[in-house]
Amino acid sequence: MSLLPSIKDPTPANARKAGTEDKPLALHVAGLTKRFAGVTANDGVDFDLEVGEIHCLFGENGAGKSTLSSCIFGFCTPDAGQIIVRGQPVEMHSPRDAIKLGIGMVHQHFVLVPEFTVLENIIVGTQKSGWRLDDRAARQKLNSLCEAYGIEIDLDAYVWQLAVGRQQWVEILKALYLDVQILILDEPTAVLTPDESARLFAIMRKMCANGMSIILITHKVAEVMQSNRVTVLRKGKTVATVQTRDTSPEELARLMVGREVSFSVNKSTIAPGDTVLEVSGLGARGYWNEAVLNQVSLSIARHEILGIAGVAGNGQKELFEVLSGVRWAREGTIRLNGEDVSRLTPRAMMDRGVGHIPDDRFREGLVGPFSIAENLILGWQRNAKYRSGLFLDRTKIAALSKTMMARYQIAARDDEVPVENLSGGNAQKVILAREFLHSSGLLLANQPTRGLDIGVIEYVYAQLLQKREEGFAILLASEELSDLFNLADRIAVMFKGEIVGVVDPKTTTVEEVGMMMAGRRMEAGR
Ligand SMILES: Nc1ncnc2c1ncn2[C@@H]1O[C@H](COP(=O)(O)OP(=O)(O)OP(=O)(O)O)[C@@H](O)[C@H]1O
Repeated sequence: MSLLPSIKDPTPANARKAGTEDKPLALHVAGLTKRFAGVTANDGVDFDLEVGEIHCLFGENGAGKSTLSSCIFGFCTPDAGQIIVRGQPVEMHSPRDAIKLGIGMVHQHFVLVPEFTVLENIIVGTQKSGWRLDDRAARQKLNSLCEAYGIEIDLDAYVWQLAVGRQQWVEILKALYLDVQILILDEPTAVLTPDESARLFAIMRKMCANGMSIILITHKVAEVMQSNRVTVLRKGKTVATVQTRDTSPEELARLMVGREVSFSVNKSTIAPGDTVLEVSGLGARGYWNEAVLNQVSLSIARHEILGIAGVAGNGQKELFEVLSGVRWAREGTIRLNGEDVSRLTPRAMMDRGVGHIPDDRFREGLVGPFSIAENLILGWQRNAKYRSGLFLDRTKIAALSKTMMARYQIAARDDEVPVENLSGGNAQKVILAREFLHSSGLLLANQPTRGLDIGVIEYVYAQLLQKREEGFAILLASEELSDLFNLADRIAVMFKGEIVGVVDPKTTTVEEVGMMMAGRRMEAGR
């Protein structure tokens, strides 16, 4: 018997579960509950997905979006509730079962083999027999899919050669190749430029027009507004499902956090003070000896936020690494409050009050198996304020983590939970809490709002502006241009390792910055 029953003639008993004649359901989830030791991640969740719709899952960090999609994709087995695919109750024990049912998922962290080509990554594991990959039929099918959907990708390029944004197209192409009918996309635009995000939405609409259904997990209200319907989750429960044409960003934010969220940013007019950071002629090379930073010069004063705009991979990461002491520059100098710190270690930079929020939170910002409490003092464990004689003062550390977990709304059973069990957003909050707490003077914030929900972004904005008031100099890189336009006093745009211009956000448009991100030079000015 086929596991994929026809959606055209649901039996009367399954009429609701399979939708109505004009709006058939691709998927129906009823009363789904999933618990992890002490945490109820999903608590009786109801969710419907119509055929041909883009349906957003929207909710705060830790609301249960990833858990719900993991259950739908067979990663987790629910403790209670039912999953009905095209009118048929199903039980899934692994993603393999989900794929057989026509369900695919593109994760935030891609599962591609860097040493394989695009084509090999797509067809590996799908070959019926034999040890040799027969790629002719696959190549033909992929070429016609690329043409039909307007996806431009070299099937023979190695995945390691592709930028992260392009790797996502490989995952999407793989889902199309596998003929999935329900596709779950987890925060897909986090690695895309504004232009690529618009392309992705156009492709998603085409997929839906061809009868596919898409579940889109996102924190971005603007993306939710482009979908057909949205289900809001809060603390593991379904709060509401609404048609996006009948709602507004304000209502969605209120539904998500359970209170009014302010979209306006109160930034005071404050004159910059003394120069804190002075960088001149910085140059650095990458793994293949290619120039990753070229003649980068910038300065940041007290009470000032310098924004860094740029498409991922244009030197922002390397700039932050050099400034925090993780990587040494080949050329140029870095002065912190007048002192030459060009050759200092990360430890020495931390001792000088430099806080660093790295963009890759799990690899660079946290130690996965360590608890929340331990990560909150990571790097500061030798500091006298956390010690009692030779040992760590557990009582003091517990008091600190209690305060921080409440202030940053870190959703976890307690501070003993290993950070590797936290959702992405909650993990990011642990880093922010630690770096905001321990820095003084200079804050290097690379993608601080990545993966955060609106309620917490509001809090992070307030924190950054508060630090600015206090006299901090802040270097803020973000792929969200709204972060830079809301917070920065000046915006420097990076392209191919160089600063192609420094602009005033009050007199520059998003489009102009977008053009500079693509390499167009603008006169530097302050
Ligand atoms: N494997 C796990 N072990 C323990 N707790 C978990 C596990 N996976 C998720 N949780 C907890 O379940 C809750 C829901 O997490 P989930 O990742 O589903 O939220 P989310 O809405 O996707 O969050 P985010 O937007 O931050 O990614 C959180 O409190 C999280 O800490």
